[in-house]
Amino acid sequence: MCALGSAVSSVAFVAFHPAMTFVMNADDSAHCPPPRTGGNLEDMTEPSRTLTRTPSWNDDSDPVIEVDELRRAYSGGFTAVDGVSFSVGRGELFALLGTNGAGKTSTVELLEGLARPDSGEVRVLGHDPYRERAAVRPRTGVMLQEGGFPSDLTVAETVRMCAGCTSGARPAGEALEMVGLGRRTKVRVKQLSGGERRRLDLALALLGRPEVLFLDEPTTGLDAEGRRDTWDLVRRLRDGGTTVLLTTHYLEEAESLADRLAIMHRGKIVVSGTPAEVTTVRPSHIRFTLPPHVPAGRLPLSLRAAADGQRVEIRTRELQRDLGELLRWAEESDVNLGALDARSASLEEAFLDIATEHAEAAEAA
Ligand SMILES: Nc1ncnc2c1ncn2[C@@H]1O[C@H](COP(=O)(O)OP(=O)(O)OP(=O)(O)O)[C@@H](O)[C@H]1O
Repeated sequence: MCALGSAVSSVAFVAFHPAMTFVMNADDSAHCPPPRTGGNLEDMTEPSRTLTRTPSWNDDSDPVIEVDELRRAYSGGFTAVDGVSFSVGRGELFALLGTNGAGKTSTVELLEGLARPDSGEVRVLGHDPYRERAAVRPRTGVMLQEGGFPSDLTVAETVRMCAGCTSGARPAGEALEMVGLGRRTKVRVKQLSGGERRRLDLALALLGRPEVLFLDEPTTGLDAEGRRDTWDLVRRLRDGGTTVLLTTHYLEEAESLADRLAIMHRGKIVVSGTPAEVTTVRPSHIRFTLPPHVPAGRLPLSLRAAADGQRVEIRTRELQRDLGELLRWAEESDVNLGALDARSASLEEAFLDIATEHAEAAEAA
């Protein structure tokens, strides 16, 4: 049994931090070193043990995550995941998006092996993550939406405890440096800010040098700088070959990081593709302000309806054509367009459109 010091047993820690159910399990006990207590960060930065992994289960072109017609219903009969299918390739970053309650966490928990689907199939690294946990768990890192740590331990003690229960763990100091907590090792967990706790959660997920990383809203509570730092780290991990499944409510985050994404609504995937594929089918925007002496009635006929007083906002699927027409008119009419802005739909706009469309369709049904 793995434990830190005299007070904290692994059972207690599992209760505090559900992610640790992945590494602290009866069949992991053989890998757990004796408990270590006290000490400082230097104590923890011993050379990493060589990671011995079983050879890859397949070649690099096979999906690392495969989900087929997944269904999950909660007691009472509510179906939270309703026929979800997707796959994620090696070294790919896949983002699962959706409104509150869409079913993202319910889906990710099935991939993490925390629950068994009612029907459908999940494969992670070629294995069923629920029934073959021992094969999958050591190769995955999990950052749950809400972690939870024994609050009286320091950051260093918390990481050391997890490292002691993780095969081939990276040095704790390295994991903490990666997430920007290198200077916070002696601080008690209860004294960390919300954003720092998220970073600690991420450090724990990275300890086992995972091939597959599940990140459930990893930057919630982080300030802008912390979010950018986390994005850079996730990009580096992905570029190094780690497969990442991310859920987030920050659409800029998904747009910036995701190779592909899926948007869920009421348990189903309603749109999927690369960020560009999802946004290019949505209308683009042209916005500008007319000078006070130029009435909207002077605009080209096809653009007039978009005017609201001097402020004009055009939604168009023909950005180049309409922008060209507008600029030609402005040139010929000697009109200076104020605050001119022309751009394709952002992922946020696409997401809001899709959410509204599906909510309206559900109400009409
Ligand atoms: N244990 C449970 N028992 C019953 N219903 C549940 C349970 N857990 C989640 N649900 C319901 O399942 C639906 C999907 O929840 P889930 O947490 O998967 O959504 P989500 O997309 O992750 O939402 P959020 O973005 O708010 O985290 C919600 O309606 C939720 O209330």
